[in-house]
Amino acid sequence: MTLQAAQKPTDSSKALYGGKGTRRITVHDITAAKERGEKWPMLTAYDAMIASVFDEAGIPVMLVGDSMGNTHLGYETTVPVTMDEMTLLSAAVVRGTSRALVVGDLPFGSYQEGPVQALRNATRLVKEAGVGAVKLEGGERSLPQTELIVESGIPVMSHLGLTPQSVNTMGYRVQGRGDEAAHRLLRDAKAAQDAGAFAVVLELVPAELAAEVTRSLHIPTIGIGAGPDTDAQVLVWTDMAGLTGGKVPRFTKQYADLRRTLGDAAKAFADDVVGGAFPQEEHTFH
Ligand SMILES: Nc1nc(=O)c2c([nH]1)NC[C@@H]1CN(c3ccc(C(=O)N[C@@H](CCC(=O)O)C(=O)O)cc3)CN21
Ligand SMILES: CC(C)C(=O)C(=O)O
Ligand SMILES: [Mg+2]
Repeated sequence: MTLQAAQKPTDSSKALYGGKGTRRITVHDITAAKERGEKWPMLTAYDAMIASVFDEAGIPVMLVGDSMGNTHLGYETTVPVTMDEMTLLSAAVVRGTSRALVVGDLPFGSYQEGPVQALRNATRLVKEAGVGAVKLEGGERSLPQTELIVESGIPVMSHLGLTPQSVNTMGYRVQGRGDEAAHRLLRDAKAAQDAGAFAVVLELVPAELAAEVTRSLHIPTIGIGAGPDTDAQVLVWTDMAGLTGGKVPRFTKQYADLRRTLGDAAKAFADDVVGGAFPQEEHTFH
């Protein structure tokens, strides 16, 4: 941060979270937040109803993650997710929001062939779903893709560290441990920034390394299992709300117990039906 920026009084009305703005947030607003030293939250969303809840709560950036593959579509991993699935759910999230910047994940197989394929699929998410930006996994290996998409006018969010689309080669392990791996990650982050990415997700990396990457970049870092010193934090919404079935990653904090709440509601309804307590007169037409 420049001395001048540091001395400027903070204008809290501009804040990404808790600010007064009602127009849709842009990638320029995201960049400005880093200059103000402001931390911000991001959540995944996969449909219009939930997206509208988070939009009303003031969540400034929503990611239509390919994590929909395991959270909503019943796949074991994100690997099978298709462009058709991403486009359908991204369009729903855009329709459910009026303020949040909506970022669409490019799914596995939609950009690995090269920059032309990547641009075609990024363009599809912009034109058919209306997303404001796309995200793709990989640093140096995805540079030609990032450059062409950004040059064509679509903002790109990069995703480094644990990249779940590579689960079949890397597994779900902490990334960037040890000097060589740490240097490689720092190099990837700088390469993504140089290629024009507006932000970088750091997934499952040591906090010390995430802090160093955050200090080294002028674009914001968004951590998930990357410690407290990234510019932003992201969680899969069903994890943080206690709705995901089975095991959730240790980096998740659970802010609600929706799985229990919804299960209890379903049982209460079922008991009323079986016992004849529902419907009553007020639910009935004559
Ligand atoms: N529901 C959900 N939440 C997520 O955070 C998430 C998804 N799905 N799908 C896509 C990826 C996959 N992610 C994962 C998956 C597994 C671990 C995991 O098992 N982590 C171990 C730590 C491993 C280690 O210590 O090296 C853990 O115990 O949390 C982490 C992130 C994150 N993403
Ligand atoms: C975990 C986040 C960063 C993601 O890529 C997803 O939800 O798909
Ligand atoms: Mg993803």
